[in-house]
Amino acid sequence: MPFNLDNIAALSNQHPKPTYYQYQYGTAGFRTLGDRLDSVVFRIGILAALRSMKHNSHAIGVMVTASHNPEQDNGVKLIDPRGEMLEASWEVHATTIANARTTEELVNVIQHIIDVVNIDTTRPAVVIYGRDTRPTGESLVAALQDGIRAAGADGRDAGITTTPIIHYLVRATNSKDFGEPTEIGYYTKMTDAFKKLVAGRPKISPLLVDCANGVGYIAADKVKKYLGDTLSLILENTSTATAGALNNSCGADYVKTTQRLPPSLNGKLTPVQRGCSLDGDADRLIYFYIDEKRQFRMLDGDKIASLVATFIVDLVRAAGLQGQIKVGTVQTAYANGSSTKFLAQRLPVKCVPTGVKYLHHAAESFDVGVYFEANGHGTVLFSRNTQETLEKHEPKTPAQQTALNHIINLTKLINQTVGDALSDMLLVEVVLAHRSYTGVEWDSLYTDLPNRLVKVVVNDRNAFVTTDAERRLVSPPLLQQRIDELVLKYDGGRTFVRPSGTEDVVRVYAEASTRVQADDLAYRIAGMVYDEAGGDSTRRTSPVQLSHLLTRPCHSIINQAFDSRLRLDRRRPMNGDGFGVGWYDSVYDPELGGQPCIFTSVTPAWNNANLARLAVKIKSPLVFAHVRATTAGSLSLDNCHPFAYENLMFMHNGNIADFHLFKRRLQADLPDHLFSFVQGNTDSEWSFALFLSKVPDPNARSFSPEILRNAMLETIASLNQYAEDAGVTEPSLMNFCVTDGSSIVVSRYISSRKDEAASLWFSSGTEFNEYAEGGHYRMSKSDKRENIIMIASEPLTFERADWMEIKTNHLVVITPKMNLLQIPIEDKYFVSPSDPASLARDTDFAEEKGLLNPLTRQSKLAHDAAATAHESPFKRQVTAEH
Ligand SMILES: CC(=O)N[C@H]1[C@@H](OP(=O)(O)O)O[C@H](CO)[C@@H](O)[C@@H]1O
Repeated sequence: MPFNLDNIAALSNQHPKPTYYQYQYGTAGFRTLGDRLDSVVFRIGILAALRSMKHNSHAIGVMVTASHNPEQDNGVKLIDPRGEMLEASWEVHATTIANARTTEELVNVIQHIIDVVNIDTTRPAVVIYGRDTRPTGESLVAALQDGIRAAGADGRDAGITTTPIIHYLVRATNSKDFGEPTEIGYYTKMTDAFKKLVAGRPKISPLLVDCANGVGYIAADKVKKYLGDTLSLILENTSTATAGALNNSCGADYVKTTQRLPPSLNGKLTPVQRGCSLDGDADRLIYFYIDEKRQFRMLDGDKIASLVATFIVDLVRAAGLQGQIKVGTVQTAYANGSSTKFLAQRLPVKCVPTGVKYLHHAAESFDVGVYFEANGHGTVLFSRNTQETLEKHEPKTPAQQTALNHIINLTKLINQTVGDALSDMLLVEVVLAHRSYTGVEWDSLYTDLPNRLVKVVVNDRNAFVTTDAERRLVSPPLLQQRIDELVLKYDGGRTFVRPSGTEDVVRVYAEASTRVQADDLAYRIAGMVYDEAGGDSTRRTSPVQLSHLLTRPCHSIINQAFDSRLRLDRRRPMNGDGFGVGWYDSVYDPELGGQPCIFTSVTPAWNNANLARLAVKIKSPLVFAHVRATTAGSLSLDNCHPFAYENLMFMHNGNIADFHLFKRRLQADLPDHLFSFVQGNTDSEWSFALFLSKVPDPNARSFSPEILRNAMLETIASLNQYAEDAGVTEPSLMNFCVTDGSSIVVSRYISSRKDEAASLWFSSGTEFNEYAEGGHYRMSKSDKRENIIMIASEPLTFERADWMEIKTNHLVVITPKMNLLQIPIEDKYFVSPSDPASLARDTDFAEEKGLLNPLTRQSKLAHDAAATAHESPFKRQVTAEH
């Protein structure tokens, strides 16, 4: 049917825009929860048709995918006639059309675009579209088809397929000499070139491919058949139909962000065997292997760029084309500093803002442009001139002829429209075969600088404005200056702050010559960013059933207290000194108030039937739990942690040395109402009273993280002063934990420069769930979000690699928006983590008190990520869930 605004209006009424959402065409098109996108996708169908009319009826592509994001998300992006990302000026039209509130407004917006861009709507239009395996994809494609039909365009359904294939189909449809415009044409072109490139080389060993349980599996399975026995692919994570499996603890983004092997590949990847992960729409690729010491080693986009670019430089030289073909690389600020150094010594390197369109564009300025984001998205572009040079070149020797053939075959193997994980994978395999490299040799091209990526949720990420390819901030004012001053203190330090283009967060990246320094730098900068623009949100976290934390996991703080496999503190036969659990309501009820509910008992936790009954019926967004081994104070309900005062809740792990020597003085310093608030006789509860005296108004309904943080620092300082004045020489162990139900402040602290504090760990992820019967729980990270944060005196799951140690004499602040900030406590007992003396802290003292697990420490020092089955029975646990 011809283009007609009445048709559009009629069909638009079936795809109304939800009132509350504002959509934005960002770095990767539109991306949000899949069930919010119906109207957007319908309208994108229309916009694609208009774009095709504008471009002489050349085909336009539409891909429905949310790539590496969780399964419930979805997205849609447009592909331009040459297979490239949508031109920037049309991104604005896409955003405008998506946000038209009514059908009438939509019709006006469309008419406006037609007028402004000058589109001849009598021209035919062609739209090629596809989707990934997400469950919401089917209905979204139906909406897209309505949009295409409404605009009178010819829609061509490529079915369930990968993003790079849609890019290829668009380009091949529009440029007949590019290749046959079918999936078969694509696979044949790519695999034929691969076979020619590896002909005569020794047989390639099998490659394990993690397909992220997505459409990459469908594509990889086809490629596998075309490859025959030239390369054997072992496909893993192939469950495309299993609900919730897509990108869940697997895939390229999981590997890159967690720097870990997907747990599903444990035992499947043999030492030194090559493995790689695709993402949910197969446009990203990350390689990895396990070395002989069983260490996981990642080979990311930077390593791929380094391998490929230097190979092409050598081929160009071998073909006698140096001087005629200039090879260059393009990176973003996220590229590891070592990779930039490695590449810059060999060829030109450009740095551009994050987002493939910037990399692609910059790569076009080279004769051969190699571009990869560190996250594994990239490709190689051969310019038109280069293609002509290759065709015309007359080699002088057989060796030159061979090299020339190789380059020509590379131009066919590589998907030059956009990064394709599968074509990139074959490219890597070609180079490894030619270089006779295993993963080990490839890895040794350079050593990655340790780095850390942290995200900070702020009130308004648009307050952060960058320059110099996002490497420097121009706003907020003066923040960059403070960053510059700080980074100077770190050996090999580099850091930058930028607003994300795909999530409502600000990202902080830091690298330095040691892991400790990189972490320290990242968290300090994240703290600065938060202080600058954090704000206070009243957003509540989403609740978790208490049983998932307390009673069901076999290694929960309660169960391990009696499980001898898990126990380390053998000073007493068993820990039966009572326990306590404190939690906040999921929904604020003015009648109930905002105070936590506390349940304590002096009987052992594991046979408390009431606890088991309560735990299955209560959900809470924030839980404190404590198992007590008496260090001070008698066995009584009054002495069980956590303690609460109005909305504040508090626990302590450790002990205040020679407390009796200054208890009276501390009491004297308290106002009457806080003196009489204390019910028990523990150093911990008196410390809480002291803390309350440092808070401006302990009866307030909520507290900013800064208020809690300052009160905690003052409490520690006062306790130190009392001890010093009383002539106490033994260090005090002050791991305190406080919350108002929204923010949490935890200290890992010892009043000593030479001893190690009681241990403290944290783990964060998107879900904490049972992966095997019998209470085997683990934290999973299906994406970069942090829905759950756990803080505990020892790792609470057997996946030791999921846990990061909080450094001695640091505070951890979890803000209401789930930012996790680590802040040094810089008093006279502070030794900077970058000072080698910090590693020399003596563990004997805390170990003697049963508050540090020597096995944990040893395994950490040996960098052994394997789980140990030893955990101390003396625990604190903080859980907050979004
Ligand atoms: C640090 C990082 O990985 N950033 C990603 C991410 O962008 P942000 O703007 O950082 O949200 O998504 C982009 C689109 O997929 C990708 O191009 C980019 O590399």
